[in-house]
Amino acid sequence: MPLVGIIMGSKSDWETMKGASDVLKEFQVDHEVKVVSAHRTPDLMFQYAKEASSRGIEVIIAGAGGAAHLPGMVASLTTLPVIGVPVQSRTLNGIDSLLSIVQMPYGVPVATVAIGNARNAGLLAVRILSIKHEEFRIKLEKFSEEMRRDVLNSVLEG
Ligand SMILES: Nc1c(C(=O)O)ncn1[C@@H]1O[C@H](COP(=O)(O)O)[C@@H](O)[C@H]1O
Repeated sequence: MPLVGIIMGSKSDWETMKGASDVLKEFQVDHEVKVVSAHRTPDLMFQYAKEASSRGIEVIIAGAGGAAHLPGMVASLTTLPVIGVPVQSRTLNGIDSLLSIVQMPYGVPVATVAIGNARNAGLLAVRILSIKHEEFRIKLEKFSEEMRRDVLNSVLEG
């Protein structure tokens, strides 16, 4: 049963959103990936957000670009934590996506990662899951230690 739902406004977002799925695979987190759009498929978005919790989903990662309403609208329909990924847009470089996702009104929070940084969304989802699932906390500690060692072992030629 998937613990994380990765959704995105369009299949054109997949190149970015794949980063979240890759991280979840690395941490062996069961997850699902779907295209759901607040604009183009509002009924599906409503159903997805309403049913996610009862299907066993514990965290939703939602990516969208431009007028990126999907993460906020999903957050308004569920009490699950929603992590928003601003997808880089062609015309405004993702500033539009970022502001659409991050500027939520009080009461409906969306945890927003940097433009295009779906990998961090995956990692944040693992951190949230680790509160309840001990195995992910252990993997996160190993991950942080490896990152620390990589930095300490950096050799620069100059
Ligand atoms: N922002 C949204 C929503 C939404 O927020 O519901 N649905 C689609 N889109 C975005 O439109 C962009 C262009 O989509 P197309 O490439 O399909 O034209 C995508 O980045 C998508 O996330």
